[in-house]
Amino acid sequence: MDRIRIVGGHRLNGSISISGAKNAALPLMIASLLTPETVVLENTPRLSDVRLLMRILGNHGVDASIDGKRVGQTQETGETIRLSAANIVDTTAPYELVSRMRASFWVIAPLLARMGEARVSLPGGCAIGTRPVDLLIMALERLGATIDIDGGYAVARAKNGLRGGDIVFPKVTVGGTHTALMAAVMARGTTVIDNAAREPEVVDLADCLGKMGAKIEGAGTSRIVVEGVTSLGGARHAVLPDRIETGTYAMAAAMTGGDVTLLDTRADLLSAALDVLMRAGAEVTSTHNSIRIRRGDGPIAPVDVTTEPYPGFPTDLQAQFMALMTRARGVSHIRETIFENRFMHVQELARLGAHIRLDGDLAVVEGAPALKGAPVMATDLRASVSLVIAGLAAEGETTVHRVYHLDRGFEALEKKLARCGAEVERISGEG
Ligand SMILES: CC(=O)N[C@H]1[C@@H](OP(=O)(O)OP(=O)(O)OC[C@H]2O[C@@H](n3ccc(=O)[nH]c3=O)[C@H](O)[C@@H]2O)O[C@H](CO)[C@@H](O)[C@@H]1O
Ligand SMILES: C=C(OP(=O)(O)O)C(=O)O
Repeated sequence: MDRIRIVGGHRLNGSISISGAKNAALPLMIASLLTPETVVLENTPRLSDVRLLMRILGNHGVDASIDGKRVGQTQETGETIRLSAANIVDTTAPYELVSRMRASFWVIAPLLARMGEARVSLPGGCAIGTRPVDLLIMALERLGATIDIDGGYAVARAKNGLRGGDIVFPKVTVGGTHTALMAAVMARGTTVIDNAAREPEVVDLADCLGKMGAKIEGAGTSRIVVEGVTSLGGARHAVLPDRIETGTYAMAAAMTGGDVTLLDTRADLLSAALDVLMRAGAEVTSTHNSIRIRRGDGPIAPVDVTTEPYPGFPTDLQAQFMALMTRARGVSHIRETIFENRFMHVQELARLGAHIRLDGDLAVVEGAPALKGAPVMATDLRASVSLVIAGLAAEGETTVHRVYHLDRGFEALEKKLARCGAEVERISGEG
């Protein structure tokens, strides 16, 4: 198992290219099941989740290949993938695959829409919480599917096809909105999705579905209206920039008192997080496709945040922000409202000398003037990168074990950081 070794204390200076968003690429790839024609996705991040999803889709009969062509004006990251679901050979998504990546549960919607049936393993919980799918199932039932739970699988049928319906989500769910959209685009009649997730990744999916011939209005608002069409065609689409990767490097820059320009990204994708960073003492300026983050020798100010659905402060940046707050001059309060167990990084940050007290969904962080390097264990994707951020500012050496969590969601992390002056390397093999 690889690990990452960091020698802290170097300011980050330079520029970093932001990759395409994992959380947009995955639903976009799954949407390729809706058409027998080819869907071409540019700017897809090179991540283990993307590779795994290619295998999962391959299991259904999707011909998935990588062009090898590099995209973007400035970056050497990202790749173009081609997905062709001309023949769907299997409508079962087995436990072994779905349990390794929960987004793969979403295949249930396009399989139902196109084949009238799907048998998909329930994803179960994960390190950050229970991750239920009851609302996804409710949405499919509203569109006429019958769903039985049998042997740990959701067995879904819509023999006469899906029909439009009204879906009202009692809470904002990104996965639920992706699922509802993919089911509704080929349902007979009109579907109205109320209290829809407004995340940019939902908009990206709707944009790509639109290019495939779907009729969708209101993506990016709380009410999405879909007019079903009989079939969809192929499309070419560039995956939107990763707002979580953007925010992560922005926090790393602020943490080290550095000056970093983030390229191929957009400030409007993460206004809430950038606002919080400014309140913490960072200077943030942006152009239409770049963001510059600077913090000199001034102190990091404590800022209270609560995670919320978009456009609020994202749960996927909570751990990284907590790392930053461990060096703040004062006490900050971080409330996690999306996942009940997304504080796995707290114990590991404590190993670096952080003072954090947990009280239910609230973390009280008492900033310390210095952190000290130590070996730490990655527990999930965003928790892992919070340890990297802390390690960049800690005195001495920090080794982050179980780096495979990071590889799920951060393309070329150590290279991007090293180019900005960080002393960071990946060590392959056991340790
Ligand atoms: C709203 C939100 O911030 N969603 C995040 C969530 O998306 P993801 O799609 O994984 O999760 P959801 O948005 O569906 O979950 C939002 C909330 O709804 C609950 N829920 C969800 C589905 C369901 O059937 N029943 C149910 O009760 C969840 O437990 C959670 O409390 O995790 C992703 C990975 O970290 C993030 O990128 C998303 O930003
Ligand atoms: C937790 C994440 O991913 P997943 O929903 O695939 O677990 C994430 O993107 O932060």
